[in-house]
Amino acid sequence: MALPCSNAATATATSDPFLYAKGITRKGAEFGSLAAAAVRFPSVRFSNPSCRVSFRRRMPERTFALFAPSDMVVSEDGLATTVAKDSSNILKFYKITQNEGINEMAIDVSRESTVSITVVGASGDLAKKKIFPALFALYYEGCLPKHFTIYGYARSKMTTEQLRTTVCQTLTCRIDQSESCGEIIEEFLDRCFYHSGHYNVEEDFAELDKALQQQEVGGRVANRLFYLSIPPDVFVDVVRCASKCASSLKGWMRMIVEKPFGRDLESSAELTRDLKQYLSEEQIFRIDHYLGKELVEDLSVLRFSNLIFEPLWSRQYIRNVQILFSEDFGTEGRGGYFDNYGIIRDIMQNHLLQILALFAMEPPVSMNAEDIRNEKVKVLRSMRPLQLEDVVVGQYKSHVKGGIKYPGYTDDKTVPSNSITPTFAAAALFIDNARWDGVPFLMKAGKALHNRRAEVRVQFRHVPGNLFKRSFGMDLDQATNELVIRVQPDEAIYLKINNKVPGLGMRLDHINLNLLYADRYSREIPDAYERLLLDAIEGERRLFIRSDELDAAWSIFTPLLKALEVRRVAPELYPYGSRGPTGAHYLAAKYHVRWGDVGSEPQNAQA
Ligand SMILES: NC(=O)C1=CN([C@@H]2O[C@H](COP(=O)(O)OP(=O)(O)OC[C@H]3O[C@@H](n4cnc5c(N)ncnc54)[C@H](OP(=O)(O)O)[C@@H]3O)[C@@H](O)[C@H]2O)C=CC1
Ligand SMILES: O=C1O[C@H](COP(=O)(O)O)[C@@H](O)[C@H](O)[C@H]1O
Repeated sequence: MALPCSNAATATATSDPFLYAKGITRKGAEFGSLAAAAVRFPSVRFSNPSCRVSFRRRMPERTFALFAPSDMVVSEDGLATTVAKDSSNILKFYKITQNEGINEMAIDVSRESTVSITVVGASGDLAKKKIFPALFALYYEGCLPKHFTIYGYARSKMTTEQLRTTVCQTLTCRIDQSESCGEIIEEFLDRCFYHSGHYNVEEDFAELDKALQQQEVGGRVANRLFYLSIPPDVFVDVVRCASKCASSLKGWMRMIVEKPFGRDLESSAELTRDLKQYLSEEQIFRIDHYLGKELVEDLSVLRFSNLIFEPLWSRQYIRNVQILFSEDFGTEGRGGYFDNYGIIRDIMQNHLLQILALFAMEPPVSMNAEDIRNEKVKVLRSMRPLQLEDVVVGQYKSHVKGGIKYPGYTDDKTVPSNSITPTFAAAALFIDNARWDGVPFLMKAGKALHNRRAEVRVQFRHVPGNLFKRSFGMDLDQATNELVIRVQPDEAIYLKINNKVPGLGMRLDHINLNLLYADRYSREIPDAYERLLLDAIEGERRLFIRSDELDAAWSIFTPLLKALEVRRVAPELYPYGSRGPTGAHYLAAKYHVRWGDVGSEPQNAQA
C-alpha cells in the first residue's frame, strides 16, 4: 500500500502504551489513524531520516509487526536514545484503527539493511538515459535507503571512474535545491561502481558477488536488486548466473526485467517458464514504464475517488475511448531492435493496453497489488482477440520539410530495405463484458508523426432530446462531452463542455474545464523510472506486470500479429512528420468515431 518517502515519515508516541503514527506517504496520502500498543517499547519516535513505514491490510491476524533495528531512534520526548535489539527484531502492535480494518505496520529501517542495485547492461542507452538519472533523483530526494551501492555491469571494458564520468553527464538536479547539487552528485557517484563481465559466464557473476560483498559491510542484511537493461535474448543467461552466483544470502533478491517480454503468447510463456527455473514470481518485476507515469497512476484516483465519474464509466454514457500515442521522431538508433518488434509490440500490447486495463477494469477490492492486478487480468481476459480487419498499419517514409530531409524508416542502415514492419498502427478493440459491450476502444500509436503526445480521450454520448441542438448545427459529435487525460507532455486533465457565451443571445461555446498540472502543482513530476525503481526496492508490485496479465495481453494481440506476418500485410506509407496514414480515419469511421486528436481543440486546451 502507501509507502512514505523516508524523510516524510514520522511516528510519534502519544501515550503509553499506545503509539500514534502520523505522516505523509510518498503517494501524498496522509496516514494518521494508526494507533497501536507497543508491547516492548511503549513510546517510540521514528525520527530516523532513513526510516520507511508501510502498512498493509492483513486479515485476520490481530497484530502489527514492526521490524525494529538495534539503533532505532526511540524517545518519549523526541530526543534520540538507542534501543537494544530484541532477539527477533520484531515488535508487536495491536490494532486499534476504526476505519482501516486490520493492518500490518512494518517499519523497514534501512539502517539495518543494505541494498545493492546492479544495472545489467550499464553501457547501454536505457541505463544512461533513464536508470542512472532516476536512481540519482531518488538519492537527491532522500528516497534511497541509507546503505546502498550501485553497480554497473556489462561486457564493455570500463573503469569505475569511466562509468562515473559517463553517468555524471546525465545527472540533473531539481531546481529548488540546486545549491548543494554538485556535492550531492559527488556523494552519489561515490556509491557507483562498475564491473565488467559476460552475461552467460557464472564466474563473472561470482566476481561481481565478491565486489558486492565488499560494499555490503557492517553485518547488515544485504538485499540485491538487479535491473536487466539488456536485449531479451540474454535475460535468461543473466538470471541463471546471477541467481546461482550473485544472489543475496541473507536478504531478498529481485530482478527488474525490461520489455519486450517475448514476441507473442508462446515466446512470452516460454520466457516466463525459463525465468521461473531460477526465480519465483515474487522476485520478477516486469516493468512497463507507462505504469509509472503520473497521469496513468492517477487514472484510478480519478475514477474511484470522485463520485461524478464512476457512474458515467460504462457503455451507457461513453460512446468510445481513444488511447493515443505519438512521437515526433523515428526509430533513430534503435532500428535494429525495432524491426524485430514493430509498433504493435513496442507500444500497443504493453503501454497502451495497460492504460486501457486501468481505465476499464472493475473497482478493485483494495488498492493492493494483487487486487488491482486481479481486476486487470479480468478485463483483459474479457477482450476480443484483435482482428486483421480492425487494424491499420503504416510505415513512415522520407520527407523534405523546410529544406531538411527527414529519413524514411527503411533508410536506417540497421533496417532491411524491404522491411514491412509497422511504425504506425491504429486498432479497434472491444471488451465483451456488461460494462463495455459494444464500446469501441480505439488505439493509435506511431513514430515520426507531427507531434509527441500520449493521451486518453473519452467521448461521451449525445445528449438525448438535446434542447440546444439547433445551436450546434448539424454536427452533434462536436457538441458531446469529452474527457481528456493527457499523459504527456504538459500533463493535464480536461473536460470539454458546452457553455453559453455571455450576452443577450443564445450562442453556445465548446470550452474546457481545465486542470493543467503545471499551473496547479509547482512540484516537478518524477520520471516514471523513479517511481518504479523505488517500488521495486520497497517490494511494491502494484505497478509491475504479473505473468497471467502478460498472457492475457498477448492473447489479444498474438492472432493479429501472426496474420500480419503470414499475409505480409504491406503498411500504408506516410510522410515523416505527418499525421499518419489516412486508413486510420476509415477505421474510426467504421465505428462512427472521429479521432479526438484531429481537428480543432478549444482554445484553452493548451498548456
Ligand atoms: N532504450 C530505450 O528507450 C528503451 C529500452 N527498453 C528495453 O531495455 C533494454 C535495454 O535497452 P537499451 O539500453 O536501449 O539496449 P542496448 O541495445 O543499448 O543494450 C544494452 C546493453 O546490452 C549489451 N548488448 C547489446 N546487444 C547485445 C547482444 N546482442 N548480446 C549481448 N549483449 C548485448 C550492450 O552492452 P555490452 O556490449 O557492454 O555488454 C549494451 O550496452 C532492452 O530490452 C530494451 O528493449 C525498453 C524501453 C525503452
Ligand atoms: O518503451 C518504449 O517507450 C518509448 C516511449 O517512452 P516515453 O516515456 O518517452 O513516452 C518509445 O520511444 C520506445 O520505442 C519504446 O520501446
